[in-house]
Amino acid sequence: MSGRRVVVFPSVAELGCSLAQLVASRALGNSGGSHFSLGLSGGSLVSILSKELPALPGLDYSRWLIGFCDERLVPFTDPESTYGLYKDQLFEKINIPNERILTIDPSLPVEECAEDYSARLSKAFSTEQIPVFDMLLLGMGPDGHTCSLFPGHPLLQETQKTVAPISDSPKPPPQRVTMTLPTVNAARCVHVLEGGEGPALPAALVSPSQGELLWLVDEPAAASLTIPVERLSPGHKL
Ligand SMILES: O=C1O[C@H](COP(=O)(O)O)[C@@H](O)[C@H](O)[C@H]1O
Repeated sequence: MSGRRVVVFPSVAELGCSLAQLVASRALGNSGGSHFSLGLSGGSLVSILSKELPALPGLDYSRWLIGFCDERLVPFTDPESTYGLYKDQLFEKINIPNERILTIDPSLPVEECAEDYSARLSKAFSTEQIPVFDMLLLGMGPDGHTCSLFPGHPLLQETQKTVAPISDSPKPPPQRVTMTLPTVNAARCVHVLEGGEGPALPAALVSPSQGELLWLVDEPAAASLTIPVERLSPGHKL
């Protein structure tokens, strides 16, 4: 890992604003590349990002390639569908072509769905290897899960697959597909929202081999941290 920062924000609103600016600056900074690949998580991130990102000017979304760090195996119209939520709250507000959004096929059984999604990533990234995302935005649940990687679950040992199925998720819905730790840790830049850390927590296993790791936490989440943290002075960007 080339570096980890833990940045504490007074509130989720301020965290969201800085996060959106950071995503935008990475996308703009990547303008020489063929695309800017961004992996999105569900949960609280959906509303945080959807509120702030559309307000930022000057972004050419036609170059963006959106994937999902995990997805629940439900129809896109189901309120649990991460894609469905982003479609309603974000994608309809920004000018991003549908073909630049890599979704699962929720009509497939969960094992096939994971294989199919993995194949979609391989095709989009033109590689049979683990795809390297420019940026992944992860959440962390109260139990320390990130993506759909849960504490003590055998999927934490996965070393080969890009994407894996899970059919016994402790958090409903039970059937999901998720990026594996090798995929998460191959990314150029990973941002984890909220947190604490401990060896048993999947979120603590996020440790990009080459990329940058940034934890964005609000004050209540920071209260239990014993590691050095940063607090940005007003007006300063990440
Ligand atoms: O179930 C999920 O939970 C995690 C964490 O969500 P949060 O609301 O606690 O931020 C999320 O990152 C993941 O994508 C989602 O499927």
